[in-house]
Amino acid sequence: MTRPSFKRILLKLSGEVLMGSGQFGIDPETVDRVAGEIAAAKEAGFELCVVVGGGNIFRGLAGAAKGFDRTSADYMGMLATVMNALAVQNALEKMGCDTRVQSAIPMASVCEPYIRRKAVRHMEKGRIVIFAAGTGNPFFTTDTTAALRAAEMNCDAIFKGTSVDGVYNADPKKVPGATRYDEISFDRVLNDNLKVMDASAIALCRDNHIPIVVFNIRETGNLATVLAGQGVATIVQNQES
Ligand SMILES: Nc1ncnc2c1ncn2[C@@H]1O[C@H](COP(=O)(O)OP(=O)(O)OP(=O)(O)O)[C@@H](O)[C@H]1O
Ligand SMILES: O=c1ccn([C@@H]2O[C@H](COP(=O)(O)O)[C@@H](O)[C@H]2O)c(=O)[nH]1
Repeated sequence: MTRPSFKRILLKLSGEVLMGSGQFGIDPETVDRVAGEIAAAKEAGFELCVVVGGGNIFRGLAGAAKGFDRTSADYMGMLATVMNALAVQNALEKMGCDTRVQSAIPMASVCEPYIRRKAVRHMEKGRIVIFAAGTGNPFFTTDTTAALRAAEMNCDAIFKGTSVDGVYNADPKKVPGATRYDEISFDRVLNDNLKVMDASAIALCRDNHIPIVVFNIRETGNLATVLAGQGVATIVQNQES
């Protein structure tokens, strides 16, 4: 199946992917490889902004399950995304890309605060804007952040680069016979309670007509392939054809 091609893209970069083959933290080689693919996409003419997850370092729900207060755990998760954002920025700048990190939790000595109009201006000037600290609010995720920022930045689509190659009828890491969709509607993802992204992110994208392409970013070269509308991925959109 060929998918449409899009021009202004929000890339949701899984935190978990940044740990490479490790079990925790940031693997510099993986960050460099992913940054190289982002730089190449920029060079190819795509307008890009990035939301980085934090699952390689800390997830609020996991922290709460171990006894942390949920809101504190979520703030810890958001701070984890700032570390990832700085790592990606560093790798991109080594490659000569002009970037800005904007954090939803202001930390003036580290990066810019999130200011939508400034972010738009950065993109107009050809900079890659990396959004850190999620929405700045506990009880959300970076998937919802991606949906929110994509709407705010007028993006044509979200590309969710993760560790699975699309949306399945059940979690493929838990159900070996699960089958992958080439395309699926937002409503079906919600009705079937498919967990590849959280429901608030799906609903926000549905209501703002922002398609989501879910693809495996662990596979080298895959970002260019899926941006070209090719390769293995699932597109989530309003209508199933
Ligand atoms: N129906 C489904 N189809 C595909 N993946 C699913 C499904 N249900 C659950 N998943 C799981 O969703 C995960 C991807 O989303 P998740 O939010 O956990 O991570 P992420 O956003 O990629 O990264 P992180 O939270 O580390 O930043 C996959 O690893 C997969 O196991
Ligand atoms: O708006 C947000 C975004 C994220 N969080 C917390 O950060 C972690 C890491 O994000 P992932 O999306 O899981 O990669 C998340 O588990 C939340 O605890 C948040 O509170 N608000």
